[in-house]
Amino acid sequence: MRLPRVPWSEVERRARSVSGGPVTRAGGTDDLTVRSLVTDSRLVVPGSLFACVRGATSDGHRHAPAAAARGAAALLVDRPVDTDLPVLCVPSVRAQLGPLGALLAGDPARALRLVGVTGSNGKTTTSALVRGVLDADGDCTGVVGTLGAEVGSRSRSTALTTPEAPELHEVLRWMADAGARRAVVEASSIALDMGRMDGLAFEVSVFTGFEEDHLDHHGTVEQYWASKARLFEPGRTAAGVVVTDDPWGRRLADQAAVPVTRVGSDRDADVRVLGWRTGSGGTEVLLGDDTGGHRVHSPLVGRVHVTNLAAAWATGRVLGAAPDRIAAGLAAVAPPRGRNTVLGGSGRPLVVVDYAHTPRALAAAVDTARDLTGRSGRVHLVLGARGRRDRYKRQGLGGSARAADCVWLTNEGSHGEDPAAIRGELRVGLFGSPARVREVPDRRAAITAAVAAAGPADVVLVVGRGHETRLLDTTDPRDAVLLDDAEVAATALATLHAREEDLRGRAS
Ligand SMILES: CC(=O)N[C@H]1[C@@H](OP(=O)(O)OP(=O)(O)OC[C@H]2O[C@@H](n3ccc(=O)[nH]c3=O)[C@H](O)[C@@H]2O)O[C@H](CO)[C@@H](O)[C@@H]1O[C@H](C)C(=O)N[C@@H](C)C(=O)N[C@H](CCC(=O)O)C(=O)O
Ligand SMILES: Nc1ncnc2c1ncn2[C@@H]1O[C@H](COP(=O)(O)OP(=O)(O)OP(=O)(O)O)[C@@H](O)[C@H]1O
Repeated sequence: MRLPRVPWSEVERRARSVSGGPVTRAGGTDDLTVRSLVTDSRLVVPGSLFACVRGATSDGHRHAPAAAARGAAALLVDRPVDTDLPVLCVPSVRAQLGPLGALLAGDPARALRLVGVTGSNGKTTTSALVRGVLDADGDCTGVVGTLGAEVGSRSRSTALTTPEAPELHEVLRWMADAGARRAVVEASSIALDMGRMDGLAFEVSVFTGFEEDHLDHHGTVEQYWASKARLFEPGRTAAGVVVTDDPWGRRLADQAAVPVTRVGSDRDADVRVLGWRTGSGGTEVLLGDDTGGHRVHSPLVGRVHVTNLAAAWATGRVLGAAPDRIAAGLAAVAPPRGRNTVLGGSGRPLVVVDYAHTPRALAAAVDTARDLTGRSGRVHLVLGARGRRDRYKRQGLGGSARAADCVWLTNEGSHGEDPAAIRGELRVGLFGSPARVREVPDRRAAITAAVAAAGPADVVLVVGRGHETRLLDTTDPRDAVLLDDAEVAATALATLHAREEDLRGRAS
């Protein structure tokens, strides 16, 4: 993807147009051009404009020499630096990342109709569903979120669920160049809080539901909720689709200053869930809206997807898609990687690999696993918790685990914390529970042991980071081991099958 070369004078003009204070330019002739906005000196390429961002652990200004050594053409700063490079000094570098990121990516958002998706759980799934609906309605649609970015059959990795603004605009440029006319953007609360999406205008924004999360960053539940509510401010979005099955959603729908389509089981919902059922073959939802009743099928497994499907339906309707196109789109969306991935069966235990990492999501996942046993088998839960994050959730996760029959406590990447202490905090929530608790620190061994211990009617539920369990048991990122839980589970099932075949062979 070739990014445009932008004249230095144009960069200065855009910076002045959005700056709330003085902008000073030093150096740089009128024929100077720059061709990408980069916030990490280690990613600078010749011709880049390096943005010196002050962060919580480092200050980009200190990395200006490294950026210059890698061929940066100019610097964007908000305090003086000693350099021979052309410099643009603004009141806040972070505030310029969106406007200048857009400029240096050729303002791709001007060519795309945007949908934003936020919520404590369900962002990735609902984003995939909305994309499926819009693709089925004939509009090539890109999606960017925790799983990276996709458009058509192409994909690319991204650094964060919602990338920093320069990367986000480059991803939107990549989508537009690939023929996309729409894009679905997962909007994390942290990204909204840090302004990564400032300057983007969304046709519709979706709120999937709320449960306290990321309090390490936001401090309080109110602050966390307020960051998500920012996505629904006029000027940032034209319309909202809000799941109102929880009080935080109802509060958002009540206070939003843009038109809101309410979704859920409430009698006053605009898109109302009239009934549903879910099982290993997928989920069926009966919805009622102003066009009547609609039966929607999806391969997604689990009751949590009922409102995700209803929200995606509502989003399609707000954007003018016909009911039959929406239903076809929803039926075609496979579970995103690591979310309710179902393996096994046919005489072997079912294994469900899921990304549940909050107490409410885990409770729902265990409930779904119980349903999948046909209420006759046992639920084995493989559970860990990531180190250095959201310690307050661990007791709650242990509490949700009480509904399982056997809990296999394991590591999910301690990031320098004591793994045994993490498992101990999970165990607190399990105190007094009838569930049998086993500790198997090695994650691969824990998944394998749970599959080996499971009977043919049992379900093994493996939760955590789904497709990307990063086992970082030191503070050095180079020591991280990336584990795909589904791959480990598939190997364990194959071993089980081979052993059964061997036993059958000996018995005959
Ligand atoms: C809390 C948070 O979001 N932190 C982000 C923030 O880090 P920071 O402010 O500490 O930055 P820093 O490390 O001090 O570095 C300051 C600047 O110096 C630059 N730098 C640093 C080192 C160097 O050698 N050269 C260099 O230029 C950095 O690129 C940065 O621009 O800026 C960094 C650079 O852009 C991000 O990588 C970092 O995300 C960290 C890795 C992170 O884990 N973020 C998570 C919490 C996050 O954003 N998660 C959300 C939600 C996910 C969910 O819903 O589950 C997401 O959207 O992914
Ligand atoms: N609407 C929902 N309500 C509660 N739990 C949900 C919902 N949708 C999905 N889940 C559960 O939460 C897990 C994570 O869902 P998903 O990855 O779609 O959203 P997310 O956590 O918001 O995305 P991410 O954090 O990756 O950006 C799923 O694997 C499922 O167990």
